[in-house]
Amino acid sequence: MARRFDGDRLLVATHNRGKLEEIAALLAPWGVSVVSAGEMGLPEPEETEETFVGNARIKAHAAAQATGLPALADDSGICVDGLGGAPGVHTADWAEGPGGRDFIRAMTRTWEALEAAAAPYPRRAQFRSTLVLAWPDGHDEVFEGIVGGQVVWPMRGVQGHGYDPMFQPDGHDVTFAEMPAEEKNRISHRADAFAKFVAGCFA
Ligand SMILES: O=c1nc[nH]c2c1ncn2[C@H]1C[C@H](O)[C@@H](COP(=O)(O)OP(=O)(O)OP(=O)(O)O)O1
Ligand SMILES: [Mg+2]
Repeated sequence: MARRFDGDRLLVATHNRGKLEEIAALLAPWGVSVVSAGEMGLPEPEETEETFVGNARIKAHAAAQATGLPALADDSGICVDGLGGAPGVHTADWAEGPGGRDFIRAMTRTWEALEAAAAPYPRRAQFRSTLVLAWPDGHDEVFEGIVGGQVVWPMRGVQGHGYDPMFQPDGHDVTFAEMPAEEKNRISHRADAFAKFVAGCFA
């Protein structure tokens, strides 16, 4: 069943520009353009849940209620096996400090935690993305994506965003930050989640 969004423009409940660019690229082939909560001047709700789906629900429902439009949120993060799954839902928090978010700081913290936790630093990790599509009537749909890989140190590459320079996906010898955006968008956690979203919404 084809399902269309208002004017083929989907409200994406994010304030993260790197994420938004990826989402725009992942939806463009389906004729859907995006407008972000940031662009619409919507506030950034506090992410108080301890799960990806819980925080994605907070963001998606806040935007849907504020606008009366369906809204899609992505809550995501990197889960490092050697850290018991941390930073996980706190992935963005690990970038916070004086002067705001700094992902060099976040990646350094992650590596130092791994060094402190265990030798020889088991490097298995997963990037996860949970999408929630919230409707103004209060119901929602959930789609989850994952990509396995390992954390690498020192960080490598300058493309992408967030923790991309320290994550090397399985089957590749380059990090997300060393890949063209098109390649990351074929294999990433977000690509996996959006494949399910598209199948659920447009198939
Ligand atoms: O593909 C990715 N490549 C690198 N890093 C990534 C990726 N995907 C998520 N991440 C990291 C950075 C982000 O800051 C955090 C998610 O936190 P999360 O709360 O979902 O997003 P956010 O606060 O940056 O934007 P917003 O909540 O407005 O959508 O995980
Ligand atoms: Mg956030």
